[in-house]
Amino acid sequence: MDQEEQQIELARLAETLCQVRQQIEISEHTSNKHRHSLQATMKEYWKAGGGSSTDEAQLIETMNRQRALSSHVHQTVGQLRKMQKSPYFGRIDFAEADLCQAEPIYIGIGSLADLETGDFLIYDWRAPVSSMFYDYGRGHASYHCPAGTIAGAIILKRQYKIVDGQIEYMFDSDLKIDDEILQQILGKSADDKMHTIVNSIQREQNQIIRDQTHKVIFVEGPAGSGKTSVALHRVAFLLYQDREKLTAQNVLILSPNHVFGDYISNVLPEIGEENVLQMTFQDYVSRSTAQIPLQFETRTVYLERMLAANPSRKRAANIRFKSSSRFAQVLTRYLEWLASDWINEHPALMVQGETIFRQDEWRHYYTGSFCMMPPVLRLEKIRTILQNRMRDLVHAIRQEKMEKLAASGEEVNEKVIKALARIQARDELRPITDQIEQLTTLDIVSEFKSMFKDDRLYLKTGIPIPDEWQIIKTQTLRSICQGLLSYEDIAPFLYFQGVLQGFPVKADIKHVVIDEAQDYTTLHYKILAQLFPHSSWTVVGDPAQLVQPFFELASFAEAGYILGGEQTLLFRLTKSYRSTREIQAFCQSLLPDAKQVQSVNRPGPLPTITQVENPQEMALVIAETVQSMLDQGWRSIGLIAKNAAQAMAVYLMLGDSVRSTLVTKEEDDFYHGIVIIPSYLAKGLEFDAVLVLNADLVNYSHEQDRHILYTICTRALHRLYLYYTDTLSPFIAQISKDLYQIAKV
Ligand SMILES: Nc1ncnc2c1ncn2[C@@H]1O[C@H](COP(=O)(O)OP(=O)(O)OP(=O)(O)O)[C@@H](O)[C@H]1O
Repeated sequence: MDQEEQQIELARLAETLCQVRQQIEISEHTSNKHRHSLQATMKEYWKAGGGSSTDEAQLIETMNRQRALSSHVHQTVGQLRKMQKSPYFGRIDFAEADLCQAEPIYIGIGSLADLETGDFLIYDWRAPVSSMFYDYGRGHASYHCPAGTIAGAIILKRQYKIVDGQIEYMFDSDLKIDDEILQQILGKSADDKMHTIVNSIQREQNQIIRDQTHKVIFVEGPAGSGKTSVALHRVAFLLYQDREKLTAQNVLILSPNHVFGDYISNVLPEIGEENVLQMTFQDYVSRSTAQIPLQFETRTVYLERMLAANPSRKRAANIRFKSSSRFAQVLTRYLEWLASDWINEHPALMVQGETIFRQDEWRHYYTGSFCMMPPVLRLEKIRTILQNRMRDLVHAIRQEKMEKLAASGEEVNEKVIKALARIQARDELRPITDQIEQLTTLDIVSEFKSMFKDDRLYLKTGIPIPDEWQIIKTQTLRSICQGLLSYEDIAPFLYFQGVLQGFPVKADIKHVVIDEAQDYTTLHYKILAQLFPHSSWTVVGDPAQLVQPFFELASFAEAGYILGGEQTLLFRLTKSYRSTREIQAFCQSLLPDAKQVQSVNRPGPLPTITQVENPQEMALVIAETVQSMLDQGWRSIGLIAKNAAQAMAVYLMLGDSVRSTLVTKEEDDFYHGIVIIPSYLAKGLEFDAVLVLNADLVNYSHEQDRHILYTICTRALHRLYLYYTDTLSPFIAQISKDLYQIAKV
């Protein structure tokens, strides 16, 4: 770029910043005005206390409007302040096919129009025209907008790094945002929170972010391929596209735990959007089971049990079965039976030799008139009908009792006679009232339990009994009889409860993001589809990162179908961005059937494996490595153990030699610096350096451990160290020795 061109760019930046400053002033002035009006209305509201309810309602309505306006302007000011530091990061000069003049299009985190002319000085990265920045180099290009497809040519493509209003660098590039830039972005030390990738979104990622034609987008990609980043940027895109209909309150992120939720909480605010709602599946479990007289095993307790050495094989069989789509199928069939033919077992109801409810009436109401309601509500309706039919009968019996009591002459007080007649009639009718109560009550816990008694689940569905059924039913019944519902039974129970009682539908949620999709089973997806029936979905995951032992994950194609039927797009990302070339090659080799993954080709040292004599020596070596990492300028260091018990042991062993934070609870925040953390809480996160604790035969030898080891190692951006005593994990021992180096103690 020549001197003259550089001067033009500097002048353009100065002009843009001047506009930004002016607009900040105007917006602040407006913001003050809104604040004062709001304060005035509030004063009026308090003064008018006791006035008519119409006035009060009017004032509340005014305050709400003023509050909304004020918060909108506040958000605008926040966005402009960000733009004051870095107004744009890209430019394309685009000439439409039938126009000879190319128009420069500057691209930033938000749009900015000239106050006088109304011309766009900056285009929001989500604007249709901006998509060309991510999709094309110089040459032919096109973009879609409401008017159709606009084609033409990109004459110039320029990228900038502007920090605190100063250009740090700018250069022209022929290609898409290429590896050199990525290497620079990714070579830096990780921050305490995840960041936006808005200035280097890749073409394959851009396609996912901007898709508007599918109800469900399912993204599968290797570790570090940007799945979480893409999902969050897609949310920002959808919020921009559909501002009228979609707000942050209509979008929900289902994250694996609060540690992860905290880690990603910066991305949307960084690009000027409000944070959307966040929930974990555990939150839903807690809310739905408050009234259920059972204790629900938490995910952490399950993980700690099954990640320990020698987990119970019987329990493993139970987990495999309950998480399978085979079980989802038989459970669904059983629920269909409960909602239909189950009622055929209900008898006719007789009182004093007279039929008050014929047997066919059960079916008539249950599967006919009330069939649109969940079974529990249908039975409540039938109970009301029965109570109405009983009313005349109860009245007649009371009358008869009163007459008898009066005739006997034992009692003369009319009030007492009435009360006695009521009691006698109630006692006489108790068998039938009890029967009605029992026949019109569906107790969720005992119905759930009874599926596992006497092979009922299979007898009623006609599906062949599986091999391990004896173990499975004994495991289930024993646990429920002890008042505990095992973790693997929670999703089946919630689905069972939801179908029978009705799901607490969240109609205002219009888009749901599911991260770590490999954690969910078929039944989880069936529950989610019921909870959010008006939602579109972005679901991202990596089957290779399955860290829940013995769980059978739902196939993404099946899950997509449950959520969106035919309107589902399954997308595969193929490039990984997080780790250095060497770490990525090492991690890929841990998976025998790994798909080919491209990398950014960022070089770094080979992963280092160290054998130590005992845990004490491991603590000493770790302390030295951590210090050396800090000396080299790496700021985030993850010491990752298989489970929380091991993380705690290392934490205690390290004592004061390393100033670290132990993170072992799902509700914890994400801490920056040196973190000791179990595998299942580390997934989704990333660290400059990862130290894998106890990478030995005891911890990592079963097939399921392979995925845990892979997940842990893929958390590393720049440095990877593995420690073991006795025998190295066979998953590492089997890979090429060229992929790592061995350190001597
Ligand atoms: N286009 C991009 N430009 C720059 N950095 C990127 C890009 N895409 C992804 N990254 C970076 O790569 C890292 C991994 O991204 P992210 O966590 O979104 O991947 P993921 O696929 O969800 O990973 P995992 O499945 O391993 O948790 C992050 O540091 C992210 O900022």
